[in-house]
Amino acid sequence: MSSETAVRLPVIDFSKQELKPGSPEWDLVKFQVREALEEYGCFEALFDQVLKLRHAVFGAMEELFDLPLQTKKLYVSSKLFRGYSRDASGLHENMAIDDAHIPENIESDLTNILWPQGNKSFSETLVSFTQLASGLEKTIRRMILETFGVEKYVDEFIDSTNYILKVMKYEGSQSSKPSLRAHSDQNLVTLLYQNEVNGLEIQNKDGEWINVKPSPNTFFVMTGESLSVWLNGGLSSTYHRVTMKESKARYCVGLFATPRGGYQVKAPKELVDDKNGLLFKPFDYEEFLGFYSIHAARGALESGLKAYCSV
Ligand SMILES: O=C(O)CCC(=O)C(=O)O
Ligand SMILES: [Fe+2]
Repeated sequence: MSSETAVRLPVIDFSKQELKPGSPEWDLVKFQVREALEEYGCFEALFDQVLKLRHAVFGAMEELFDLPLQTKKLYVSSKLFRGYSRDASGLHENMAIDDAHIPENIESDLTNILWPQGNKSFSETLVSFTQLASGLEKTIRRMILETFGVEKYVDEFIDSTNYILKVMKYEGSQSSKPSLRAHSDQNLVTLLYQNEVNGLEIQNKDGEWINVKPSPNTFFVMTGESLSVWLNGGLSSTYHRVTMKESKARYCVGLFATPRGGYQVKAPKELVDDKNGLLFKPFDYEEFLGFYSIHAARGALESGLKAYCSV
């Protein structure tokens, strides 16, 4: 179905100071998270702390994408799906930074390449944003694991995370063709933070496309295929796409929590029993990306993680 539905996704409040593991507030929020993920595979996380960075984040992104194309192309990476890329139309471009939670990486891998004379405020903005967003991601992941009764794995799981920061620009356009084709994310958890221009759409269980309209103080949060595999089939990921409807450019910054290369993603034994056998073979995310890049380039996006590692 292609109809558009005006539904407000669940909005869950993470702004409260007293949100500490074990508190009554925490337990309330974690069940809201679980419920939203069961129903939609995503939700909006209210996080007022991000407001103080909003102006600087989108200022930095405009500064970056306004650089000449030949400068942006200097940002290359030996790793798949990192570095600078631009679609065939030139209307969508993005830059993905590996291990962005390590502050020196932003400075040395990105800023110093694009601005050899340095750009301190650019680095500081991206570092602060990544710290804030990765802290929120850890809270959300801890809550999810608690609702599955496997919280004892939280530290090991989080220590094996690579945080990829991706900054994206979509030129304004009123074409009905999606600017980013429908897909589900293959990583663990994705947090998106955008400017005032909407365009993200998610597909609900009935196949209807729902417009996502985040507020300036909310992150859009969704779970990906790797988390579903780790949970032995728990929490399906959400199919989503971007369709531009306005003439203004859309800027969006995403933090993609991804399993670190070398870490074997495997469901904990507590989630596997005689009734619920192991559904997926253990896999290494970076090895999977090699497979995915070939299939995704051919347009076979359904050949995702579950096709790769199903038992
Ligand atoms: O721009 C957006 O809101 C979505 C981006 C996205 O889905 C992705 O990069 O995987
Ligand atoms: Fe996505």
